[in-house]
Amino acid sequence: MKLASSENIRFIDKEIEYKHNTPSIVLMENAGRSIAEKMTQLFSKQSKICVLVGSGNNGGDGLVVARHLLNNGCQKVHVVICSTSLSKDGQTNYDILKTYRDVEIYTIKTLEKAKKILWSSEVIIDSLLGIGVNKEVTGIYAEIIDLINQKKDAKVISVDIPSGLKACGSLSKWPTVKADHTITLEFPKENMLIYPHKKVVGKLHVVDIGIPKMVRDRVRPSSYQVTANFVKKLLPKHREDSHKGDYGTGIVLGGNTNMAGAVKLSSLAAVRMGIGVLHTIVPNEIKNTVQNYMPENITWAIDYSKSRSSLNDTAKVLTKSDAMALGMGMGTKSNDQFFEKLILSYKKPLVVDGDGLNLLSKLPKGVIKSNWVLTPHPKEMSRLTGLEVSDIVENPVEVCKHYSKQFNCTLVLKGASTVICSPKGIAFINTSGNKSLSKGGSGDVLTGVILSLICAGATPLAAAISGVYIHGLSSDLLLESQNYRGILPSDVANHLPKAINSITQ
Ligand SMILES: NC(=O)C1=CN([C@@H]2O[C@H](COP(=O)(O)OP(=O)(O)OC[C@H]3O[C@@H](n4cnc5c(N)ncnc54)[C@H](OP(=O)(O)O)[C@@H]3O)[C@@H](O)[C@H]2O)[C@@H](O)CC1
Ligand SMILES: Nc1ncnc2c1ncn2[C@@H]1O[C@H](COP(=O)(O)OP(=O)(O)O)[C@@H](O)[C@H]1O
Ligand SMILES: [K+]
Repeated sequence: MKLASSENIRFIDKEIEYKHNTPSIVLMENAGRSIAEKMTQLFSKQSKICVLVGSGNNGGDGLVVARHLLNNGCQKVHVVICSTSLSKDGQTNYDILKTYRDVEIYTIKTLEKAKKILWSSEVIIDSLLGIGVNKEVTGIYAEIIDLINQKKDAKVISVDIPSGLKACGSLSKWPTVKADHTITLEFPKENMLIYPHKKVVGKLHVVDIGIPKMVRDRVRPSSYQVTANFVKKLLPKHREDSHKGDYGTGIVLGGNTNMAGAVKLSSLAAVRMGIGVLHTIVPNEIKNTVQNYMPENITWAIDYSKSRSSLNDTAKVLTKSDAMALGMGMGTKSNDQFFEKLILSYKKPLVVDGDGLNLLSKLPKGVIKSNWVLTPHPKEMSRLTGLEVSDIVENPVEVCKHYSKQFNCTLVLKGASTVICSPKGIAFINTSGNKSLSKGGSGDVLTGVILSLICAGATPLAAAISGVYIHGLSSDLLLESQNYRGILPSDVANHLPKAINSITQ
């Protein structure tokens, strides 16, 4: 699903006005009416309602909402104009609304008056600032936003976007409305789906405001939401008359003396996801435990400190493979030469995770190839890029877009909401998954899932997008019957077939 930026919305507005000869006030009317209609499902008509109106078209939408709430039978509507000026269409809607008898309109002069109205309201409709927020929120808007956020016993509904939140880009340090519901127009905006911004959005509703399909189709966003339908199309097709060769041969390479679990989890996930043949390559010390973990994989022993002989011993397997997942639980001691030689010689798609990323961070980034998938969490991303972790978590989409282009590979920036970016910097935002995944080993499962999908024929980007979604979905399905605390990464791996079924059937 397309996610819009402010520029995308401005593009739509221009197309509608100039190519389709539609005055802008028509869209404002559609918007206000659709929002008011949605609101009737969210509170009773008897509620005491306060509509806060700002200077731009978001404020104009609020004035239309107030009128349609009155038309729908709401009786206690108070409108507080929080600015000395209104937009052109906002002014027209003000002139219409003031002819209505059953509404009380105040133009805010002191905060005291606004406070009194706000304090006695059961529903607060926030139409102070929309996607046009372009500077620090200070002064009267900041004070009103603080008041809204202090009032805990009212339902706060934001029109289009919580006031103060930007549609895209880094976390703002200024006051932002914390909404219970956000009713957005036509497309979700990028930041609405991604933590930390997502926290202020509440429940997200998207309403239709009558944008013609031909205009919607012309919108070229730089980010998309990953949906089940999209993933269904990306999944490699399986045939009834298939054989194991059709689903590829993959390698999981990693592990260390005290870290056999990571490769076990990646291997389990790869097999549960349907890989044709799996080879696991690990240090000799953990070969037996990995071999005994499941009968489906073929295990090979290496010694990281002897890179030449280790690579010679596994040369045949490496050559025969279709893709490799590398780095889980590998450690970073005495294996940098092995790692470097391996990645320089391996030409097939590579999924680099965990310590593989830490080893990679010490190398020039020119070694990265366009058929690679990197799967860092913010700390690993910080090592790869030199950015502070806080800069990454406050602006994950832009950071991921920038570095996927710079590294020229598929980048999966993991977190409570994971961003996947193509080598061209197009972002795909995943919203499946839950806090049951906040456990050591969850990322190893994801790596195995992505490996398996590449081996079955998906492109590295398609495998990353669908892998992240299915991994999260598997944990969501488990959450339906269990508490998140006890859901294990291995449970998530074992549940993958159910997750695939829920998408494909
Ligand atoms: N196709 C659609 O989706 C449609 C969308 N529509 C609606 O339009 C909304 C976008 O409208 P918009 O462009 O007028 O922007 P919006 O946010 O209301 O206000 C900008 C104003 O606020 C000001 N301002 C900015 N930052 C500020 C700050 N920190 N503190 C104080 N002031 C600040 C800025 O002032 P200036 O830059 O002049 O200083 C300007 O005057 C959109 O969210 C949706 O609700 C529909 O009506 C129709 C179809
Ligand atoms: N609260 C959460 N909601 C959704 N997904 C989460 C959450 N916490 C963690 N995850 C997911 O779990 C995985 C954790 O990966 P990672 O930190 O690399 O774990 P490990 O290295 O221990 O295997 C990532 O895919 C991440 O997106
Ligand atoms: K708003």
